[in-house]
Amino acid sequence: MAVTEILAHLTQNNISWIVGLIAASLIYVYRTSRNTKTNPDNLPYPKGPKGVPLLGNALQLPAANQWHQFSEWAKEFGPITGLRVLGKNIVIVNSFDAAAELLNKRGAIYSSRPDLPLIRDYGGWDFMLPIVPYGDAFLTQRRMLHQFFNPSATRNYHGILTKHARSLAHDLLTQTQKFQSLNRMYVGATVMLLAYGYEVKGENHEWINNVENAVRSTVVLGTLGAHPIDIFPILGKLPYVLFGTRFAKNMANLKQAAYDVCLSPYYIVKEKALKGETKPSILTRLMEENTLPDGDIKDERFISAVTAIIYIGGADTTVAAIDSFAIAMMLHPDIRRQIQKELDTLLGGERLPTLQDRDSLPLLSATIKETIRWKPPIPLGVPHSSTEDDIYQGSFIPKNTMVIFNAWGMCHNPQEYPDPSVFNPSRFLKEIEGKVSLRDDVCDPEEIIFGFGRRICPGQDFALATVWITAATLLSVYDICLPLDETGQEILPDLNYVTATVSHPKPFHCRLVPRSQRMTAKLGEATSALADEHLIF
Ligand code: HEM
Repeated sequence: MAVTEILAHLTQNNISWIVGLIAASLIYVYRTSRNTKTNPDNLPYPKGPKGVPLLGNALQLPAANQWHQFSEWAKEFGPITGLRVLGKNIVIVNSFDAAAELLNKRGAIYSSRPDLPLIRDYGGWDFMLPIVPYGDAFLTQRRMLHQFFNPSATRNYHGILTKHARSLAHDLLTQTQKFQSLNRMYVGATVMLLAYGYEVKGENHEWINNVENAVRSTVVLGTLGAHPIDIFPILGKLPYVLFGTRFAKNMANLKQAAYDVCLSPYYIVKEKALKGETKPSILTRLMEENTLPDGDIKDERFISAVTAIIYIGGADTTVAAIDSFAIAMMLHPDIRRQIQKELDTLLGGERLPTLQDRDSLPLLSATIKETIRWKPPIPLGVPHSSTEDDIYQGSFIPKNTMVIFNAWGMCHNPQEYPDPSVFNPSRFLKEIEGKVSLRDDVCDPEEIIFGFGRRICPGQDFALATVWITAATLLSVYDICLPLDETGQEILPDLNYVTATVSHPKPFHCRLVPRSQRMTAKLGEATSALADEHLIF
């Protein structure tokens, strides 16, 4: 999106800046001519910062952490901000009410995705639901995901989630330095087991590595939508080396990664399933349901896509939320102790928590809400695209506008969340006659950070259950403390997260201090007792 990236693409290989600027002008004219002219009342475009000719607001967009700038503009321009970048219309939605009105209520026209021909058509990633435009492929994949991740289906996975949370806590007894990598491994292991019936036993699993490589192969291409091929799709027919040898290599990697992550595991599991050598999984269930009388499988491409996206969409985000929870606990020992008191009162030091305890532990639930509000894993969500012209509060939003919701901005709105940068779970709690419970008059960040409307995250119940049981289990067993340096001083984590689409803490360590021998002994018993029969598809 940043024009500097577009120009960088254009100017690599010694093409001069002048040529770059001519190309930018052409892009502008092309895009402007594509914008619809169906604004009979000549209503204004949503207010926004004044840009410059041709480039529009491109030079005003920071390269990183754009949500801060968007939130500043929101103070001046209100709930929605209109931008133009090389003639492309972009509307930033800053308030929850505007998002609820446009993306939820008017979901029929705000549920597509911006065109990304580079990755989708030329890179072989047409299967990836978060970039699939509204239409049959979208609806079929959403239906498939809903079948396995609706709230009632998600309860079938509580057993395995609990088991993996306990295994994580158990492994940390001896590998306390590996909090982040073990967290990533167990989140990955859960989704691989559900999606493919595949057991991930170590931190270096080939399939998980393939997904990590795949995600990296999209990231090295720069901001999605910024490449000249995204702007003039016809350019994708040219030899890629014209854009530089590195780019040609990146495109080859991108295609290979798409295969490794989507079709390769599908074919492996299919072959094993035909020989009766697999565990039941979402993939085997979808294959059974779609087997035709002649033995062929209908919608194979969609089935392979859906199973691939469970890891791609679900792992990184959930890992980031759990990491942020651990950081919050290290920084706020007072809050950690209060949650442990709540846990101990319920569990009596006699048993480990389960997901059935959720309603009985309001402070823990409030702390998880506060964690995802404080550090939303996808600060700018995933952009939507409008498929019809629309009017909002007197402003005209043309068809094909990219609509970005500023989840971070909504979660840091001081009207809704006073002192938004302060980590304060009690903002979600009330106490009546000594009984503490969750407030229902404060906007629930769960309604923001998973997106909106027909594109809302299909895995949200599953993600929240994963974060909750991991947090509850870890705090039952450990004090999560700041690590100490050689002189005994506490080492603070860096709170400037690294953000591609997902926002992650930088590498950090925590000091896990077991709370009682009794509870750690329970971990050992529990990990062997809870078996995989809990998985029902
Ligand atoms: C804390 C964890 C998670 C967060 C914060 C998160 C957040 C999001 C957000 C913001 C979107 C875009 C919504 C929109 O466009 O309005 C999204 C989409 C998506 N998420 Fe999640 N997600 C999480 C976990 C998961 C899990 C566990 C799965 C696995 C099933 C998943 C699968 C997806 C898919 C497939 C999409 C694309 C939906 C579409 O384009 O129609 N996510 N997620």
